[in-house]
Amino acid sequence: MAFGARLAAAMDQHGPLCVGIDPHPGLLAAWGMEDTARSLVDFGDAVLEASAGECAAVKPNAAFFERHGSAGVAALEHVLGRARELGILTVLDAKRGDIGSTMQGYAESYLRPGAPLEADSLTVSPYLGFGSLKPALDLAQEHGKGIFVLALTSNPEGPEVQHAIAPDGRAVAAVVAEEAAALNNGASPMGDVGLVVGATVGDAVQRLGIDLDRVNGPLLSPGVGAQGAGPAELSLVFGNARGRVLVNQSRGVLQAGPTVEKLREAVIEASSAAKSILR
Ligand SMILES: O=C(O)c1cc(=O)[nH]c(=O)n1[C@@H]1O[C@H](COP(=O)(O)O)[C@@H](O)[C@H]1O
Repeated sequence: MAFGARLAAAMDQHGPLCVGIDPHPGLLAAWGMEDTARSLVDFGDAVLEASAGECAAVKPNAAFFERHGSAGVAALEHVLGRARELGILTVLDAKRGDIGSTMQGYAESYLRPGAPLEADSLTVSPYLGFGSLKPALDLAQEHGKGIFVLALTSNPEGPEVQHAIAPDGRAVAAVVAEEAAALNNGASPMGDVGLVVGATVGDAVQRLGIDLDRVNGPLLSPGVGAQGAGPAELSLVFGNARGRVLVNQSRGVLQAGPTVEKLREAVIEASSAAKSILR
């Protein structure tokens, strides 16, 4: 089944929350864990157990695993595999982007069924040109996987690139959104090409003339919780596209650990808050 359909079904069943699996060194310390690759496995297992059945997806961030070299990458492999066993969709947050032929390598690494680091979807960066993403977009479509393209990121530095005006007068983020819309055109219930739009971007969507509803794909929104955004910000950013928003929370939930019980309470709270805003 196509990724857009699988994600829509998961969102219908479990709500719009995506739980980030971001084992920051500070969180490991707060959880009473050593900063080792072994801890990443335990951390990931705890988050998955706490999240099962209460979120549409989980988003492991590769950065916090790669810190530990090959053992950390093995821990990431474990987390992705365990999520698959539990039937939880994965967004691998690796923000990859390169020239097309190298992009093919990244696509094979994360989207090819049977690859050690296989995920259901991948975050990618379009700043080598949207067309450079084609190998990943093609492989994703072939195998029912999804792609989340950075459009308006949650960090304060994003606008210097994303709000810049392209030669044809459109903002860079608007170009990215329109490319995604073209690929998702006609898909039902939604397409496989998502955008990343931070909940912290204020009125940028309107100001840049972006029609998120027309994108017809999932909208991954980080920025809620630790980065300061809440219900009012989500409503402002997404308006009538809110039904396709997958709202990510990492630290906001993870700080409730280390017990699975407390984590689960935090997941349920974040999930019901997200449901009440986005439904
Ligand atoms: O692609 C992402 O997930 C992402 C894009 C973005 O614009 N901003 C952003 O914070 N993220 C990621 O979302 C997560 C946010 O974490 P918290 O701020 O702890 O909820 C981190 O894994 C970030 O790398």
